[in-house]
Amino acid sequence: MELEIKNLSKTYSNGVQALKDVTLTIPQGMFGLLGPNGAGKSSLMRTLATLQQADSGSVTLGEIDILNDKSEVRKILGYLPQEFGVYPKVSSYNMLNHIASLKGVSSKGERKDLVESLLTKTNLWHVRNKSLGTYSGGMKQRFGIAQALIGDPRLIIVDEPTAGLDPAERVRFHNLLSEIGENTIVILSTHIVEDISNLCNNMAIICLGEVVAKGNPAVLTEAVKGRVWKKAIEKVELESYQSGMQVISTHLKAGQTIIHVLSDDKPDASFEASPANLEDVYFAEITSRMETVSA
Ligand SMILES: Nc1ncnc2c1ncn2[C@@H]1O[C@H](COP(=O)(O)OP(=O)(O)OP(=O)(O)O)[C@@H](O)[C@H]1O
Repeated sequence: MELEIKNLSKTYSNGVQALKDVTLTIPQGMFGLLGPNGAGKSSLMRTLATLQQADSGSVTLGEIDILNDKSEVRKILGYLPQEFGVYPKVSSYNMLNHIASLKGVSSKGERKDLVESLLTKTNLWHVRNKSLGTYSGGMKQRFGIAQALIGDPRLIIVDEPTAGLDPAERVRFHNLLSEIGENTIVILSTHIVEDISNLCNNMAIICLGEVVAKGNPAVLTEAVKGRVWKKAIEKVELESYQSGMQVISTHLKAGQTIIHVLSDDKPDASFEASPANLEDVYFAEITSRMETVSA
């Protein structure tokens, strides 16, 4: 079953057009939604999660009309928002038990089995009786996933889940998401390119409310292969390079400024070929668009 988003648009009352004619087909598995701050990722996520209205367009998941059958959507949806508040004094066991009860798991025995399996799956069993307020960032995110999984959802939305997690927690969280993505649609919204290349078979890049690229990360990367060139420059030279060629990104490496340039041919002998990666695709798509806005 696929999630079909067609011509979705949204303008807030302050005039900001957060979504412009967004059309995407999202199959089962992990789908990455990548974009800079303010791109419209959360606006899209909140719309899919029935938390806000779109102005126009349609979204369907099989028979379900996501924009209009709100109660149906909530039965099949698991949502981990960007800001996930927890009740600090309640234990994860009691909280999951409570949420399961609210979501309609009325049998006590069934609830016990469900809560125990979720705590095991998210690796929180050993801290099940500790209050949520004492959890680390990673534990809180895993608890967020545990609550999102209640009700056996077919669509799971996670909004920037790894911000603030240390590397070990991030890996653990990724493994958990991949496992879930084996038989569900999981939409992962992030501005961390590496998260997408590590996890997702399908993705879209969104910028200023528009989908600017979509497809398989490896295929998208293939399209810039052989066209990325790099060079170490002095920081003061950056502006002149930017005015003369398409500088897609600037990195500081061991005190040096390294630029990546997109060009069909080697810009000059001082540049060397750089192996293309998803970050190059991302910057190639967003840099010129963002410059137009900030100019
Ligand atoms: N409730 C709102 N009212 C007015 N403008 C809003 C509202 N929510 C978001 N925006 C604006 O809409 C645009 C898209 O915001 P959104 O939060 O969807 O982006 P995002 O890609 O999730 O960004 P971030 O990564 O920073 O969370 C931004 O310009 C933002 O300022």
